[in-house]
Amino acid sequence: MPPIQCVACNKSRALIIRPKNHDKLCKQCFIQVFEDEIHVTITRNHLFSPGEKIAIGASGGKDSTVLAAVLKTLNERHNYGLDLVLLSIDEGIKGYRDDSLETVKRNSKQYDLPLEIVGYDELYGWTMDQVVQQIGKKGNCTYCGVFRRQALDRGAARLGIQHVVTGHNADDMAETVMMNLLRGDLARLSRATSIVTANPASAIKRSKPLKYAYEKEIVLYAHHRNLDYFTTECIYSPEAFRGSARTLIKDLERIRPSAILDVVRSGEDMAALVPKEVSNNQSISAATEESESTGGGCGRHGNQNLSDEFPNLNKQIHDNSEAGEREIEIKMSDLTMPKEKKTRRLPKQQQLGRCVKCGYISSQEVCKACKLLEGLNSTRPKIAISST
Ligand SMILES: Nc1ncnc2c1ncn2[C@@H]1O[C@H](COP(=O)(O)OP(=O)(O)OP(=O)(O)O)[C@@H](O)[C@H]1O
Repeated sequence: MPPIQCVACNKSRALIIRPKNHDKLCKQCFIQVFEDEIHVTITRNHLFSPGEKIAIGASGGKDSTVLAAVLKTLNERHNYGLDLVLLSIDEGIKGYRDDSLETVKRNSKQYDLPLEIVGYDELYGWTMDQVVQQIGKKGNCTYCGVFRRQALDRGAARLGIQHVVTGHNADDMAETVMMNLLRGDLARLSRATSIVTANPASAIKRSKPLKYAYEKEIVLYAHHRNLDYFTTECIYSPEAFRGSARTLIKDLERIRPSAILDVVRSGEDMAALVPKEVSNNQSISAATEESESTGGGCGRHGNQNLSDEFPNLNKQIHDNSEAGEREIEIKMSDLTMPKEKKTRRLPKQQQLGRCVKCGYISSQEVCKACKLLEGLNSTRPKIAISST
């Protein structure tokens, strides 16, 4: 059988079947098409302006490594005029983050981009290893997510940067749409689908240039460009419900490759129908909760109703984790519940302010991170240097 030709250039031999649409492409054309599509996402959504300083949330994983490589390439090719910096958060997870940070350090040299590392240890006085030692593995993602959102903001502020980009991809987006749909959570659905999250009260804007890029294509791109990235999963990340949503999306993708983008687009369309009272509330949450309940194992398991009190909070996190594991159960009583009982009340309109403890944007007097820290610190033995 003669070799199949690339459908884009009609010259070279096709080596890649694009996961997104099954087009047969040569290596060069695949790389070009992948980069062009991200360029289109950036320009259509007016993500950047000339001279802007951008912090790339760099975890060392495939998504953020590809994001950094593509942004560097497009910035030079299309003269975006961006000042790019890698920003890494060191959560303090031995055997995971310390290794992935080594990858980011190499990336910094390979792409000739400056790197800033901000640690939970210096910001909060706790590493995630210590948090897990204290509270156990269940619910630890909630702490990590809340801390990371603030850490990215604080890292960016330290660098005088007002725009952070993250490597959330189309699969992450589709999973999140599906999860919020299954939970009936319109507020989060709307927040999760937007490519940019910004709030007038917050100086830091977030965006996701890889929002329409398939995970499989990100891996192919990284492979064909020989990018140096880290593949190990976080040693503390369980999340049963997201795992189920992921499996569902992957199964759909197998039958119909466009399913991922279809779910993302449907999420966008549904988000546009969300009533104003709800979406006004979301814009506030977006500033405080960020990561848009989106993508990738962390920062997206945020508990919506963190209680003021640590014991309650801790219990709630544990209960929710356990509930998450039971989420496949379908009870007949749920199905036969009278209509009025099922009606959701709209969330109360929140007022944005600043945390009285740390000054971070918060709709509460004390922000989520400080509440979590209060609880953690109250369990820590007081150490004092003896005067004798
Ligand atoms: N420790 C970190 N430091 C800086 N940015 C991070 C960190 N962890 C996550 N991010 C940002 O959030 C995005 C989504 O993170 P997530 O944990 O979902 O990882 P992921 O989907 O495996 O992405 P990646 O492949 O980049 O690790 C990442 O692509 C990255 O931009």
